[in-house]
Amino acid sequence: MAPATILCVGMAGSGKTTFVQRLNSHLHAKKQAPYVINLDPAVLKVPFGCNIDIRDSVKYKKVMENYNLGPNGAIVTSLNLFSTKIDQVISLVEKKSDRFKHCIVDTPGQIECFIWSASGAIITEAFASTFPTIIAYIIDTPRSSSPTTFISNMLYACSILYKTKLPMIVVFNKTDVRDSKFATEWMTDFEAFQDALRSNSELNDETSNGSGYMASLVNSMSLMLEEFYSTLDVVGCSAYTGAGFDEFLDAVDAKVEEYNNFYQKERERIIKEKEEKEKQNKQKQLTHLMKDLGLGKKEPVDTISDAEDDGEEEYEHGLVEPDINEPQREYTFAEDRNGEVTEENKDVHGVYQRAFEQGSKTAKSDVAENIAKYIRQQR
Ligand SMILES: Nc1nc2c(ncn2[C@@H]2O[C@H](COP(=O)(O)OP(=O)(O)OP(=O)(O)O)[C@@H](O)[C@H]2O)c(=O)[nH]1
Repeated sequence: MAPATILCVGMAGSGKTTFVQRLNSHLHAKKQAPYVINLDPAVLKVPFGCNIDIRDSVKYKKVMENYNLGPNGAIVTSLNLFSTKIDQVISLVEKKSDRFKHCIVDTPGQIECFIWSASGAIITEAFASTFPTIIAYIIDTPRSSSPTTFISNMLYACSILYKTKLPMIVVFNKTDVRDSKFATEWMTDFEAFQDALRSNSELNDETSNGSGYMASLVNSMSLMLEEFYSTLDVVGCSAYTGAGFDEFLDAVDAKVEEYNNFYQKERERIIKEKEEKEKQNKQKQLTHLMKDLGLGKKEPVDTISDAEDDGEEEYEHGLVEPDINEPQREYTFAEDRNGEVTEENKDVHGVYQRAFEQGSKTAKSDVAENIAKYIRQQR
């Protein structure tokens, strides 16, 4: 059976690295050693033994110096460089996939560097198209105990779910500091969240916030997120004490099943649809080319832009229908170029006409005819 890939993402300081470390030791204790990958190029010390480390391929400090980048730019560039080798990474994991049940991936501290970057999407996609892949969204529980930070975190989780289209487990970490019961209650009982919102002094303190805009925004967002909560699995755990990790592994098993039954089919459908669209696009372009070369059923046309400009389509390309009621435009040339016909430019039209005929003779009869011949041979 293909191993489940767990992509650990979360805001800076939410405890991703400590979580991966604990999950790794928890699985080792169960004699189910996982395959571990570190994708954080900026981390100084990785507190767990990993099978693949981005720092072996990309030197973060060198990237900063060589490309003259700041910390976040360097993380994105390091990921970009690493993503060019992702096929090798996947084949390494695949080669050993019969020896482990879980592949755990730690991601960079700055969540946006991974989730919203092109390389992050390439890496996620590479895993998701090879193994059942799950997102573990790690949340700092004590820091999410106010309705505002809670909703902001949930909104982020929601956008990640819809962007990656992968099953997600929301992990309320650091439960040794604050129990996550309040969060699960807020997610299942709308009234409980409303009560918390009403009694939150920060949101209701009109003198500090100046208005009730924030409270009203949080209220609307909580309504919108209700549907999203139903698609999630929520687990409370502590990377320090190890509490909640068995529940997390149960949730992973459930999500793998969900991935196989639903997400995989959905992904395949989307990929097929995309391929079909690309095929149609190619066909459309070829038809235009044929029309341009006078091989189609329609009247032969002179230029590619003419070929595209048939009928309604031209308005889609930003061209506007001439308004017949509009008065003739005045010249907007500078005064010394008022558009008058002089002795020198009298025959300009004739010159252009001859040049065009000459050009089209060579361009069309030689080059275009050769292309047409080539296409006929290909059919
Ligand atoms: N009390 C408590 N602290 C924790 C727990 N997990 C992590 N921490 C602390 O939270 C801080 C951040 O933990 P990291 O594991 O470095 O978090 P991270 O998300 O990987 O951080 P970056 O990658 O730097 O963004 C550290 O000081 C950890 O010791 C936990 O379960 N309980």
